[in-house]
Amino acid sequence: MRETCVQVNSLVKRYGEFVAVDHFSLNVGKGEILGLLGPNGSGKTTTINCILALLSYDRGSITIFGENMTPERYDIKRRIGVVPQNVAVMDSLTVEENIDFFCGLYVKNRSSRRACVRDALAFTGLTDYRKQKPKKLSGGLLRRLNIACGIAHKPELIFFDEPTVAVDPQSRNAILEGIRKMNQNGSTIVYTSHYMEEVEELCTRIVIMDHGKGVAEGTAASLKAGLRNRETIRIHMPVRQEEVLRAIREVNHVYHVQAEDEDIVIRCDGGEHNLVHILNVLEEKKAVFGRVTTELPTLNDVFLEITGKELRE
Ligand SMILES: Nc1ncnc2c1ncn2[C@@H]1O[C@H](COP(=O)(O)OP(=O)(O)OP(=O)(O)O)[C@@H](O)[C@H]1O
Repeated sequence: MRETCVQVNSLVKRYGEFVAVDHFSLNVGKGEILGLLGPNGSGKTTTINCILALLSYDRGSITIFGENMTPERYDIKRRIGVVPQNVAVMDSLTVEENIDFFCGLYVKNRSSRRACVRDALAFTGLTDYRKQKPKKLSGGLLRRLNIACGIAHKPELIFFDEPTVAVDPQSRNAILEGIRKMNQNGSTIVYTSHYMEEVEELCTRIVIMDHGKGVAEGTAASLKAGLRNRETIRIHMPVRQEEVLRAIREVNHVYHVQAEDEDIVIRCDGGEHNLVHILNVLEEKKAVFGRVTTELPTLNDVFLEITGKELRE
């Protein structure tokens, strides 16, 4: 069995009457990229902040590297990197000075720190920008600076809280690739996001949260294997014909047909030639339709089957 890095047992965090985290448990093994996936407001950031002892909590217990985490445990903190959701850098310092400042909280030796800063600049592709002030950076570069500040001290365990929100695709890919490399270099990663594609692409294991609770856990493949949904077919059909929908509902393996804007969405629970059978129905009924797409189950389907609502925004 893997060595445990983070253990959260039945965590409860209330804001007044409101329960933001509701008996949530989590186990992060050494070497994992653990994805914490959930819609906005599901309690991901609150959970991370409780783990990091940035927030007090009402019930439950949390250990990191087998030890109780408290605000004063600098010995644990120096082994952890945090890349917060909101960019937290100092405008008056250059890129390089910012990284040096945050790294200096944990690495006191000057020459070791210089090497750490140099590595973090190279790692995040910011070497050419090292003399610039944050205000001059694009959104994507600023996010990369946020990451460089969080990881320069070469932590064993790194928390990324939605690091790709509002970044351009190029920076997003660079960020995901960087996280993969950090993991290959030995860091354990906890990655929170509401982007299911990202989590699926990056994470070795996924925990899904909703309303402060853990609702599912597993690899992307194991989560999807338990689904009734095997295929989703989407057909652009601005003029809806009830007779056509009725006929589609009769097709073998079709278990759910629903209108979404100008599309109809058809869910199938098996079968190999669902699209062919459905297109035959459309032809038979002389239906007017446009673009047709078919997709295999996604984490959105997992979320939908468990909670009855879409994870997708
Ligand atoms: N300081 C606070 N006071 C009151 N309610 C709060 C506070 N911070 C968070 N909440 C509420 O707790 C719930 C969980 O918030 P949290 O930020 O942990 O969710 P999240 O899953 O990280 O969402 P997001 O993806 O938007 O960051 C939300 O309903 C939020 O409004």
